[in-house]
Amino acid sequence: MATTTLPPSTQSEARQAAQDYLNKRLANGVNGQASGRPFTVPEINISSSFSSSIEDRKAVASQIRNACTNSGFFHITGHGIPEEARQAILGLAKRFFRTLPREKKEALHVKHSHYFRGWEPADFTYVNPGDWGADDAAPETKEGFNWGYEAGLDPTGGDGQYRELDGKDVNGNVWPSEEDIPGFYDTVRQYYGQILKLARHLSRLFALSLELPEDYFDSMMTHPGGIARLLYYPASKDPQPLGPKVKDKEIGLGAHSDYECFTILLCSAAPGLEILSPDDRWVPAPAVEGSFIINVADFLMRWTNGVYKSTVHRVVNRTRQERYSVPFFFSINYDQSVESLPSCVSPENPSKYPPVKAGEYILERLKATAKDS
Ligand SMILES: O=C(O)CCC(=O)C(=O)O
Ligand SMILES: [Fe+2]
Repeated sequence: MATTTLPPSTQSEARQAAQDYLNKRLANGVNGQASGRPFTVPEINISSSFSSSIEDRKAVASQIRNACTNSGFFHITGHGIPEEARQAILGLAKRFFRTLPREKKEALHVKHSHYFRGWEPADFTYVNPGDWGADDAAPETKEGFNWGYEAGLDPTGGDGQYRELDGKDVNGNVWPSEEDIPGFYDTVRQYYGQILKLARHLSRLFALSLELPEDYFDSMMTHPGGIARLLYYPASKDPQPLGPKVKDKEIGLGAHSDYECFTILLCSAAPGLEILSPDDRWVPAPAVEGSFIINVADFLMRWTNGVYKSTVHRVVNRTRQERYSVPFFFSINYDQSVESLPSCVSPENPSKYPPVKAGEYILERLKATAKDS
């Protein structure tokens, strides 16, 4: 008689589950033909979510629920972050990647960091760990610079309780010197502060969307994890069209799903983000001027017991223009453990996932991406 073994409540289980899911999705022969099932990335104007009327806020939350249970991706407009702030951080990315000498970047290399902070040269990590051993794996062309939450970047000043991914009372960030890139920290601080405020606002909408009290997540976001990155994708020398069964020679960022609760993504004008549709087609993310792209990530997918979809995506620069982006991966406090949300569990949908601590889960997923770890 077959015995049922419950999944062990370990981080490796979580990492393996994510890799198995990705492998399964990619094995189906991507770049396939449309099956006719519609796939859309909705545009949600969230301006009325700043209203004092709960009904207005609930109306926006209901659009968010719709997007999160279908594509797992949506654009937001009406978010209140001025265009100058968006351009300032994209301009900073360009300055960092294009003007900082190689030896100064090397000094900030992520290989020196226990928490994957600092400069990541092209090809240092594969977001899809399954790509390492593959003979035909195209190396990633992206270059990155990563940092995480620190109280000095939080407009609330934080609660003094920040813990790193592994629970330690340290701060893992590294920064270029003011001399090398004047204004770097200040530009990061201004952008990060605004995006963190937006993330906390969106979390309240997520709570409503999950039929929870609006302040349900508030106490879990007092010193939240929030890794952000500057990313640079060089212009392609030989751009390939996206087409059925075409093997891409150049991959900016390999197929993956994000790890945290949700991502707030800012992109420069060049396209490149591609989303894997439920019928296994790569669909270019539509461009919506002035918007941020929001996508559900794996930790929230687990926390919602699979009700919200964390969707596989990648970046391929199919243009002769360079591309920059600034993703912000919002997590709850890293020292917080969670189990399936009460509104996502029912006799028909019993809890599928063991309890997990936010920081441990994310650290395990990050470790899986670095060849040397
Ligand atoms: O650069 C982009 O548009 C997407 C980046 C991304 O998916 C990531 O860093 O996880
Ligand atoms: Fe991503």
